[in-house]
Amino acid sequence: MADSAQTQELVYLVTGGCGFLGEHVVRMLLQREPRLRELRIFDLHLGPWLEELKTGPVQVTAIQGDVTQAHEVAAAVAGAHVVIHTAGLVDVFGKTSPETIHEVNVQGTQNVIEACVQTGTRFLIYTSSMEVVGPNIKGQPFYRGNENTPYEAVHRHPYPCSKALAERLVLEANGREVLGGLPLVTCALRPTGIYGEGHQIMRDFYHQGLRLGGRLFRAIPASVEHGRVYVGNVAWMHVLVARELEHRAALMGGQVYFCYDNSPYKSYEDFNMEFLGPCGLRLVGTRPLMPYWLLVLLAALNTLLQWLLRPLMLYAPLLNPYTLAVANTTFTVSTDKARRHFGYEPLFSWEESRTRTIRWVQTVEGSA
Ligand SMILES: NC(=O)C1=CN([C@@H]2O[C@H](COP(=O)(O)OP(=O)(O)OC[C@H]3O[C@@H](n4cnc5c(N)ncnc54)[C@H](O)[C@@H]3O)[C@@H](O)[C@H]2O)C=CC1
Ligand SMILES: C[C@@H](CO)CCC[C@@H](C)[C@H]1CC[C@H]2[C@@H]3[C@H](O)CC4=CC(=O)CC[C@]4(C)[C@H]3CC[C@]12C
Repeated sequence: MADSAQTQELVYLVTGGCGFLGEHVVRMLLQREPRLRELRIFDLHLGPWLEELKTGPVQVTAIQGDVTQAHEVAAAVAGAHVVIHTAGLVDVFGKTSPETIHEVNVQGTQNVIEACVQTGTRFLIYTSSMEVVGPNIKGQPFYRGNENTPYEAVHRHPYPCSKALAERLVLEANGREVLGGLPLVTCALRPTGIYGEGHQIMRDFYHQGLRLGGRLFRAIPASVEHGRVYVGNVAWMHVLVARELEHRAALMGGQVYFCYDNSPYKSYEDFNMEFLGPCGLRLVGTRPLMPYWLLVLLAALNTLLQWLLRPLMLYAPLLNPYTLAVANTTFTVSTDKARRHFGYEPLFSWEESRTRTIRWVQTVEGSA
């Protein structure tokens, strides 16, 4: 990469570049990586917004492709200096089969690694998830932990299982020889729950609140802390890692980093109200309005209904035993590993992240 860096001729590939996080990574790269010559955006579904990017100084190449197809991935990776692999199936609601989740998240990641090795790409950044660690099936709290905090990471759900397997593949690939004889340098970023412009679940909660006459009903105790991070800061961390990976390969190669910023520690619902409140919604109840056993029962009922209705329709509500367990288990991080290793500081303050997200929810309202 050294020669290219001197002549400002870097080629980056972002897989999943049209997703919620991917779009922010793409826009951040165009704003904050002056050494870019070409930015390739690889996704199953290409967004119309890509067109507006094609008029700038950086060559933007949109590639419609599937990470499960090794030849498509190899063609996209060939000649890239850095790959940021954010593509994935984010499904904790039972919309897709466990086999498909595995194929996209695990086999897709293996395809990306092999493509780097075969074509000589040396730097690979993988978007992992806090879910790789927890919450685990025992519902044990992870309270302001860091990358070294001991925690029993045991999963059964297909999504965290697939992210954990894929992350392991990426970390184990660090040091593999790529075409040309140099070593592959990899690392994995583990965002907590991401929020910000484009967040589908926030949109769902907003619409649910509007349907319920401007109210949402508290289901989770306010004392349960859920880690959240602003999408702009997650994107920024990806850009910084990509920039620093070459010069700090010995330190950063094969490492994992939680993605964090200064967003406050709150329950999932109270945190959402930071944005939904100023948009006119109210969270009813200082304590959960339903006993926990009833929520567990409803979640189990939803699973049964999903199974019964599957031949007729897709029934995939937000509440199921897995999402209830995640929302109801404290999982927050407190770490400075990214600052120590590559000088990360959040680009957006909490106030700015909040303002930007509120502004976005207001536009959702306008378009609803
Ligand atoms: N949303 C969140 O709170 C968190 C997300 N993550 C991870 O961040 C990454 C991005 O997630 P989001 O932006 O939230 O999801 P998203 O669903 O908005 O974006 C994923 C993108 O990957 C693309 N994709 C899916 N299957 C593909 C395939 N077979 N081939 C090519 N592209 C494919 C989708 O079209 C989509 O554009 C994922 O890897 C996810 O596991 C990690 C932590 C938290
Ligand atoms: C019990 C309900 C009452 O209102 C609330 C249900 C909320 C859930 C849908 C969400 C609570 C926590 C979320 C997950 C969490 O932020 C961590 C995640 C990381 C990822 O890598 C993917 C998304 C997710 C699993 C996220 C999904 C939605 C929740 C379970």
